[in-house]
Amino acid sequence: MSAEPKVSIHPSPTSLAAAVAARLITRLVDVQSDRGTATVVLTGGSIGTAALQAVVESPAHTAVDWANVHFWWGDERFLRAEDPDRNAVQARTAFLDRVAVDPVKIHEFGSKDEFPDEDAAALDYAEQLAVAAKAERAADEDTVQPDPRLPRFDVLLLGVGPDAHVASLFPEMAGIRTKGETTVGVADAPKPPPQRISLTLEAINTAQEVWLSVSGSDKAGAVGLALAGAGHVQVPAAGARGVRKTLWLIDQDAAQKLPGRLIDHEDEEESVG
Ligand SMILES: O=C1O[C@H](COP(=O)(O)O)[C@@H](O)[C@H](O)[C@H]1O
Repeated sequence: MSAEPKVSIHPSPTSLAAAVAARLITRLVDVQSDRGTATVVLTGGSIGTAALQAVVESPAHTAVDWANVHFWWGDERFLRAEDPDRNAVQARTAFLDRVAVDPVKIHEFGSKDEFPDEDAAALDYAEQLAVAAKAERAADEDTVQPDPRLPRFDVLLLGVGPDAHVASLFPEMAGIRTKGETTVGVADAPKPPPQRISLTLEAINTAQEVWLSVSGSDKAGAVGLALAGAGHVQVPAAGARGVRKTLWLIDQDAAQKLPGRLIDHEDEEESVG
Protein backbone atom coordinates (compact mmCIF):
# COMPACT_ATOMS: atom_id res chain seq x y z
CA MET A 1 0.00 0.00 0.00
CA SER A 2 1.28 3.48 -0.77
CA ALA A 3 -0.16 6.99 -0.56
CA GLU A 4 -0.79 9.20 -3.58
CA PRO A 5 1.32 12.38 -3.51
CA LYS A 6 -0.04 15.60 -2.06
CA VAL A 7 1.63 18.95 -2.75
CA SER A 8 2.15 21.94 -0.51
CA ILE A 9 3.61 25.08 -2.12
CA HIS A 10 5.51 27.74 -0.17
CA PRO A 11 6.61 31.24 -1.22
CA SER A 12 10.37 30.97 -0.60
CA PRO A 13 13.12 28.52 0.41
CA THR A 14 13.14 30.04 3.90
CA SER A 15 9.41 29.60 4.43
CA LEU A 16 9.66 26.10 2.96
CA ALA A 17 12.36 25.11 5.45
CA ALA A 18 10.31 26.59 8.30
CA ALA A 19 7.21 24.66 7.14
CA VAL A 20 9.11 21.36 6.99
CA ALA A 21 10.47 22.04 10.48
CA ALA A 22 7.03 22.90 11.91
CA ARG A 23 5.48 19.76 10.41
CA LEU A 24 8.31 17.59 11.67
CA ILE A 25 7.97 18.90 15.21
CA THR A 26 4.20 18.35 15.13
CA ARG A 27 4.50 14.85 13.69
CA LEU A 28 7.14 13.76 16.20
CA VAL A 29 5.09 15.09 19.12
CA ASP A 30 2.08 13.13 17.83
CA VAL A 31 4.04 9.91 17.32
CA GLN A 32 5.65 10.19 20.73
CA SER A 33 2.31 10.75 22.41
CA ASP A 34 1.16 7.45 20.84
CA ARG A 35 4.26 5.34 21.28
CA GLY A 36 6.75 7.22 23.47
CA THR A 37 9.44 6.98 20.84
CA ALA A 38 9.74 8.07 17.20
CA THR A 39 12.00 7.36 14.24
CA VAL A 40 12.99 9.84 11.57
CA VAL A 41 15.13 9.30 8.48
CA LEU A 42 17.16 12.40 7.62
CA THR A 43 18.31 13.66 4.24
CA GLY A 44 21.28 15.69 3.19
CA GLY A 45 21.09 18.55 0.71
CA SER A 46 20.17 22.19 0.84
CA ILE A 47 16.58 22.21 2.06
CA GLY A 48 17.06 19.10 4.20
CA THR A 49 19.81 20.84 6.15
CA ALA A 50 18.00 24.20 6.25
CA ALA A 51 14.93 22.46 7.67
CA LEU A 52 17.00 20.91 10.47
CA GLN A 53 18.39 24.32 11.32
CA ALA A 54 14.82 25.70 11.32
CA VAL A 55 13.80 22.99 13.81
CA VAL A 56 16.36 24.27 16.32
CA GLU A 57 15.33 27.87 15.68
CA SER A 58 11.66 27.10 16.33
CA PRO A 59 10.65 27.64 19.98
CA ALA A 60 8.22 24.72 19.51
CA HIS A 61 11.07 22.21 19.14
CA THR A 62 11.24 21.80 22.92
CA ALA A 63 7.89 19.96 22.74
CA VAL A 64 9.73 16.96 21.26
CA ASP A 65 11.54 14.53 23.56
CA TRP A 66 14.65 14.42 21.35
CA ALA A 67 16.33 11.82 23.55
CA ASN A 68 13.59 9.43 22.44
CA VAL A 69 13.96 9.94 18.70
CA HIS A 70 15.94 7.53 16.54
CA PHE A 71 17.76 9.15 13.62
CA TRP A 72 18.71 7.27 10.46
CA TRP A 73 19.82 8.61 7.09
CA GLY A 74 18.42 7.95 3.62
CA ASP A 75 21.87 8.25 2.10
CA GLU A 76 25.43 9.23 2.76
CA ARG A 77 28.50 10.29 0.82
CA PHE A 78 31.23 7.66 1.35
CA LEU A 79 33.95 9.93 2.78
CA ARG A 80 36.10 10.25 5.89
CA ALA A 81 34.03 10.40 9.09
CA GLU A 82 34.55 14.12 9.69
CA ASP A 83 34.42 15.29 6.08
CA PRO A 84 32.19 18.39 5.99
CA ASP A 85 30.49 17.02 2.87
CA ARG A 86 29.05 14.07 4.79
CA ASN A 87 25.31 14.41 5.31
CA ALA A 88 25.72 13.31 8.93
CA VAL A 89 28.34 16.00 9.65
CA GLN A 90 26.04 18.65 8.19
CA ALA A 91 23.11 17.33 10.26
CA ARG A 92 25.24 17.39 13.39
CA THR A 93 26.29 21.00 12.81
CA ALA A 94 22.80 22.21 11.91
CA PHE A 95 20.86 20.27 14.49
CA LEU A 96 22.06 17.14 16.30
CA ASP A 97 24.80 18.95 18.25
CA ARG A 98 22.27 21.55 19.37
CA VAL A 99 19.49 19.47 20.93
CA ALA A 100 19.47 16.87 23.71
CA VAL A 101 19.60 13.73 21.56
CA ASP A 102 20.68 10.29 22.77
CA PRO A 103 23.93 9.40 20.91
CA VAL A 104 22.93 5.71 20.98
CA LYS A 105 19.90 6.56 18.83
CA ILE A 106 21.89 8.34 16.11
CA HIS A 107 22.55 5.80 13.37
CA GLU A 108 25.08 7.18 10.91
CA PHE A 109 26.29 5.30 7.85
CA GLY A 110 29.85 4.03 8.15
CA SER A 111 32.69 6.08 6.72
CA LYS A 112 35.89 5.59 4.75
CA ASP A 113 37.74 5.45 8.09
CA GLU A 114 35.93 2.22 8.97
CA PHE A 115 35.12 0.41 5.71
CA PRO A 116 37.15 -0.47 2.62
CA ASP A 117 34.41 0.51 0.19
CA GLU A 118 30.81 1.66 -0.16
CA ASP A 119 29.46 -1.89 -0.52
CA ALA A 120 30.90 -2.91 2.86
CA ALA A 121 29.41 0.22 4.47
CA ALA A 122 26.04 -0.51 2.83
CA LEU A 123 26.07 -4.05 4.18
CA ASP A 124 26.93 -2.80 7.66
CA TYR A 125 24.01 -0.33 7.57
CA ALA A 126 21.62 -3.09 6.49
CA GLU A 127 22.80 -5.09 9.51
CA GLN A 128 22.37 -2.10 11.85
CA LEU A 129 18.85 -1.62 10.53
CA ALA A 130 17.96 -5.29 10.97
CA VAL A 131 19.28 -5.32 14.54
CA ALA A 132 17.25 -2.20 15.34
CA ALA A 133 14.13 -3.71 13.76
CA LYS A 134 14.47 -6.80 15.91
CA ALA A 135 14.97 -4.72 19.07
CA GLU A 136 11.93 -2.63 18.18
CA ARG A 137 9.77 -5.77 17.87
CA ALA A 138 11.08 -7.03 21.20
CA ALA A 139 10.20 -3.72 22.88
CA ASP A 140 6.76 -3.38 21.29
CA GLU A 141 5.08 -6.41 19.80
CA ASP A 142 2.36 -4.19 18.25
CA THR A 143 4.81 -2.16 16.21
CA VAL A 144 4.02 -1.96 12.49
CA GLN A 145 7.05 -2.84 10.35
CA PRO A 146 6.27 -3.17 6.64
CA ASP A 147 9.62 -4.98 6.25
CA PRO A 148 10.97 -7.01 9.22
CA ARG A 149 14.52 -6.01 8.21
CA LEU A 150 13.72 -2.36 8.90
CA PRO A 151 12.54 -0.44 11.94
CA ARG A 152 9.32 1.49 11.53
CA PHE A 153 10.21 4.82 9.89
CA ASP A 154 7.66 7.39 11.08
CA VAL A 155 8.89 10.19 8.81
CA LEU A 156 11.43 9.85 6.01
CA LEU A 157 12.79 13.10 4.59
CA LEU A 158 14.12 13.35 1.05
CA GLY A 159 15.67 16.08 -1.06
CA VAL A 160 15.43 15.91 -4.85
CA GLY A 161 18.25 16.74 -7.27
CA PRO A 162 17.79 18.59 -10.58
CA ASP A 163 18.12 15.16 -12.24
CA ALA A 164 15.30 13.88 -9.97
CA HIS A 165 17.59 11.72 -7.84
CA VAL A 166 16.47 10.97 -4.29
CA ALA A 167 18.81 9.80 -1.53
CA SER A 168 21.71 8.45 -3.67
CA LEU A 169 19.46 6.74 -6.23
CA PHE A 170 20.27 8.30 -9.59
CA PRO A 171 18.31 7.99 -12.85
CA GLU A 172 18.93 4.85 -14.90
CA MET A 173 21.68 3.60 -12.56
CA ALA A 174 22.01 0.30 -10.71
CA GLY A 175 20.95 1.73 -7.32
CA ILE A 176 17.45 2.70 -8.43
CA ARG A 177 16.97 -0.74 -9.99
CA THR A 178 18.09 -2.64 -6.88
CA LYS A 179 15.48 -5.05 -5.54
CA GLY A 180 15.37 -7.31 -2.50
CA GLU A 181 17.94 -5.29 -0.49
CA THR A 182 17.46 -2.53 2.06
CA THR A 183 20.70 -0.67 1.26
CA VAL A 184 22.95 -0.28 -1.74
CA GLY A 185 26.50 0.90 -2.38
CA VAL A 186 26.88 3.37 -5.26
CA ALA A 187 30.31 3.51 -6.93
CA ASP A 188 29.73 5.90 -9.81
CA ALA A 189 27.26 8.63 -8.82
CA PRO A 190 27.08 11.42 -11.41
CA LYS A 191 27.04 13.97 -8.56
CA PRO A 192 30.24 14.20 -6.47
CA PRO A 193 31.40 12.35 -4.54
CA PRO A 194 30.97 9.27 -6.77
CA GLN A 195 31.04 6.79 -3.88
CA ARG A 196 27.86 6.79 -1.85
CA ILE A 197 25.58 4.58 0.22
CA SER A 198 21.79 4.67 0.07
CA LEU A 199 18.61 3.09 1.25
CA THR A 200 16.96 1.35 -1.70
CA LEU A 201 13.66 2.59 -3.08
CA GLU A 202 11.95 -0.45 -1.54
CA ALA A 203 13.35 0.52 1.88
CA ILE A 204 12.34 4.19 1.46
CA ASN A 205 8.82 3.12 0.58
CA THR A 206 8.34 1.29 3.87
CA ALA A 207 8.19 4.66 5.68
CA GLN A 208 4.84 5.68 7.10
CA GLU A 209 5.32 9.18 5.72
CA VAL A 210 7.68 10.24 2.94
CA TRP A 211 8.24 13.99 2.61
CA LEU A 212 10.08 15.36 -0.43
CA SER A 213 11.34 18.92 0.10
CA VAL A 214 12.38 20.80 -3.02
CA SER A 215 13.40 24.36 -3.72
CA GLY A 216 14.61 26.19 -6.84
CA SER A 217 13.76 26.58 -10.50
CA ASP A 218 16.56 24.18 -11.52
CA LYS A 219 14.42 21.42 -9.98
CA ALA A 220 11.07 22.43 -11.50
CA GLY A 221 11.49 19.95 -14.36
CA ALA A 222 12.21 17.10 -11.97
CA VAL A 223 9.20 17.98 -9.81
CA GLY A 224 6.95 18.27 -12.87
CA LEU A 225 8.01 14.91 -14.29
CA ALA A 226 7.79 13.12 -10.94
CA LEU A 227 4.28 14.40 -10.25
CA ALA A 228 3.13 13.76 -13.82
CA GLY A 229 3.69 10.05 -13.16
CA ALA A 230 7.06 9.35 -14.83
CA GLY A 231 8.73 5.99 -14.26
CA HIS A 232 10.98 5.68 -11.24
CA VAL A 233 14.01 4.35 -13.13
CA GLN A 234 14.13 7.52 -15.24
CA VAL A 235 12.80 9.82 -12.49
CA PRO A 236 13.65 8.28 -9.08
CA ALA A 237 11.64 10.91 -7.17
CA ALA A 238 8.49 9.62 -8.89
CA GLY A 239 8.85 6.30 -7.10
CA ALA A 240 9.19 7.57 -3.52
CA ARG A 241 5.95 6.91 -1.64
CA GLY A 242 4.99 6.66 1.99
CA VAL A 243 2.62 4.00 3.31
CA ARG A 244 0.16 6.52 4.71
CA LYS A 245 1.40 9.85 3.34
CA THR A 246 3.50 11.11 0.44
CA LEU A 247 4.00 14.83 0.79
CA TRP A 248 5.80 17.13 -1.61
CA LEU A 249 6.80 20.36 0.13
CA ILE A 250 8.04 22.72 -2.55
CA ASP A 251 8.69 26.39 -3.10
CA GLN A 252 7.18 28.50 -5.87
CA ASP A 253 10.27 28.26 -8.06
CA ALA A 254 10.21 24.46 -7.92
CA ALA A 255 6.46 24.50 -8.68
CA GLN A 256 6.83 26.17 -12.09
CA LYS A 257 6.26 22.96 -14.06
CA LEU A 258 3.74 21.31 -11.82
CA PRO A 259 0.97 19.54 -13.75
CA GLY A 260 -2.07 21.89 -13.74
CA ARG A 261 -4.32 19.44 -11.95
CA LEU A 262 -2.03 19.57 -8.89
CA ILE A 263 -1.74 23.33 -8.51
CA ASP A 264 -4.44 23.61 -5.85
CA HIS A 265 -3.36 20.63 -3.85
CA GLU A 266 -1.98 22.73 -1.02
CA ASP A 267 -5.55 23.38 0.14
CA GLU A 268 -6.50 19.75 -0.32
CA GLU A 269 -3.45 18.58 1.55
CA GLU A 270 -4.15 21.06 4.32
CA SER A 271 -7.76 19.99 4.61
CA VAL A 272 -7.02 16.28 4.92
CA GLY A 273 -4.23 16.98 7.45
O1 LIG B 1 23.77 14.59 -2.78
C1 LIG B 1 22.68 14.70 -2.29
O2 LIG B 1 21.75 15.48 -2.91
C2 LIG B 1 20.37 15.41 -2.63
C3 LIG B 1 19.73 16.75 -3.04
O3 LIG B 1 20.51 17.80 -2.53
P1 LIG B 1 20.23 19.34 -2.82
O4 LIG B 1 21.37 20.10 -2.23
O5 LIG B 1 20.13 19.51 -4.30
O6 LIG B 1 18.94 19.68 -2.12
C4 LIG B 1 20.12 15.03 -1.20
O7 LIG B 1 18.77 14.75 -1.02
C5 LIG B 1 20.96 13.81 -0.82
O8 LIG B 1 20.70 13.43 0.52
C6 LIG B 1 22.40 14.16 -0.96
O9 LIG B 1 23.28 13.09 -0.64
